[in-house]
Amino acid sequence: MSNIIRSVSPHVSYIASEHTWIEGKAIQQLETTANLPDMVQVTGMPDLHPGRGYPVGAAFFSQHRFYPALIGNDIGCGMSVWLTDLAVAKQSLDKLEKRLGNIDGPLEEHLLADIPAEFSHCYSLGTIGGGNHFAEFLQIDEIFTPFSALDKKRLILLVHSGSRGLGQAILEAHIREYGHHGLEQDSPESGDYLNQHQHALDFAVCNRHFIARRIMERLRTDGQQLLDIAHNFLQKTSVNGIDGWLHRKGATPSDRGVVVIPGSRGDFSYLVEPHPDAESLFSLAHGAGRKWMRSECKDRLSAKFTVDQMSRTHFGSRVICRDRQLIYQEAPQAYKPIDTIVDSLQQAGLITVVARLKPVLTYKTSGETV
Ligand SMILES: Nc1nc2c(ncn2[C@@H]2O[C@H](COP(=O)(O)O)[C@@H](O)[C@H]2O)c(=O)[nH]1
Ligand SMILES: [Mn+2]
Repeated sequence: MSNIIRSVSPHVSYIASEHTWIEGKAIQQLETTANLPDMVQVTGMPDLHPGRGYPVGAAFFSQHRFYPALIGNDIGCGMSVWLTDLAVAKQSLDKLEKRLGNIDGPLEEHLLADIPAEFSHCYSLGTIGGGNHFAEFLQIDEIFTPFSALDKKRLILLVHSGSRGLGQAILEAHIREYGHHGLEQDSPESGDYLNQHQHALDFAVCNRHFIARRIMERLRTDGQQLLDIAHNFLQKTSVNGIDGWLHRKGATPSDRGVVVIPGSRGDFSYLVEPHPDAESLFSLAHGAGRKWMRSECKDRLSAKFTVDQMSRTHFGSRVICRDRQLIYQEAPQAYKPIDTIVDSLQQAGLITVVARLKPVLTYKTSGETV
C-alpha cells in the first residue's frame, strides 16, 4: 500500500500505481491547495488531473474554516445507478435511440406534479446538462464479487449530472463576495453557504432521479435504484480524531457502500465495494480523469475520425451527441484508461471490484450544434 499512496510532503499525498498517468501540474495544484490556511491534509485520487486553479479528483481536509471554491460550481454532481427491467438480449440500438428521443427539454407535463415544491421553479430539473454529464445504458460484462442486486440479463442505467445552474449561481455569488479566502466555521456566512450547499445537493439528487425516471418512461420500463452518490461536496466530519471539513472535488466517498467508477463512453465502468480508510480521506476516484484538455481534443482527433465514427465505440455501443465540439471533447481518448485507476485503488487495498460494466448506449445531447 505504501508505494501506491505516494507522499509529496507531510500534508500532501496521491494514490497512483506505476501505470497511472498523473500530470505534474495536478500535483502542483495539490501542493498549492495544501498551503491554504488551516488545510490539514490533501490527497489526490488516481484520476487526479488539473482543474481551473484547483485539482479535480482529490479530497481536502481542513480545520476551523472551509473553502467553497474547492467544491466548485457543480455542487452535488454525482452518479446514480439503476438496474432496469430492460432485457439485454432484446434491445435494438435503433429502437432505444428512437424511443429515447430528445431529453434535453423541460420535464414532461405529467411529471411536474411530482417535483418537490422547493424545486418547482427550476426548469432545468430532469435535464443532464453539458460537459461530461451523460446518461448511459450498460450491460454487465463480468461479476467478480457476488452482489445480490445484480442481474446480468438486465441493462444498467447510469446517470451523471449535478446541480446545473443552481450550483453555478451559488459559487458565483460566493466568489463575488468572499473571493477564495474560505469561510470561518460557525460564522453567519458559513451557515448561509452550508444551507445553499445542502439545497444544491438535494437538487442534484432530485435531478438524477427525474432524469432516470423520464428515460425509463420513454423506454416503457421501470427499474430499481442501486445507488446515488455525489462526488463534489463538503462534509463536516472527523479524520484521525480531528474535527474538520472534508471537501471532495471529483472524489467518491468510500464510507457509503458500493459505488460506481465510470471510465468513458468507450471504456469499461466498474462497480466497486470501498474499504473506508483515513489515509485516503475516506475517498476514491470518481472516474478515469482527463488526460487531454477539452480545448485540444478536436484538433487531435478530427483529422482521424469523422463525427459519425465518433458516434460508435469499439464495443459496438452508440453515442447520441449532436454537438460536434462536445463529441470530440468527450472522446474516450481524452480520458485515462480506467483499468489503471481501478488497479491502483485495488493495490492500495481501498476497493474490492464487484462488477465490470460495458457501455451500450450513451446519451449526451440531442441539441444540434456545430
Ligand atoms: N461511462 C462513461 N463515463 C464517462 C463518460 N464521460 C465521462 N465519463 C467519466 O465520468 C467522470 C466524470 O468526471 P466529472 O469530473 O465530470 O465528474 C470522468 O472522469 C470520466 O471518467 C461517458 O460518456 N460514459
Ligand atoms: Mn461530476
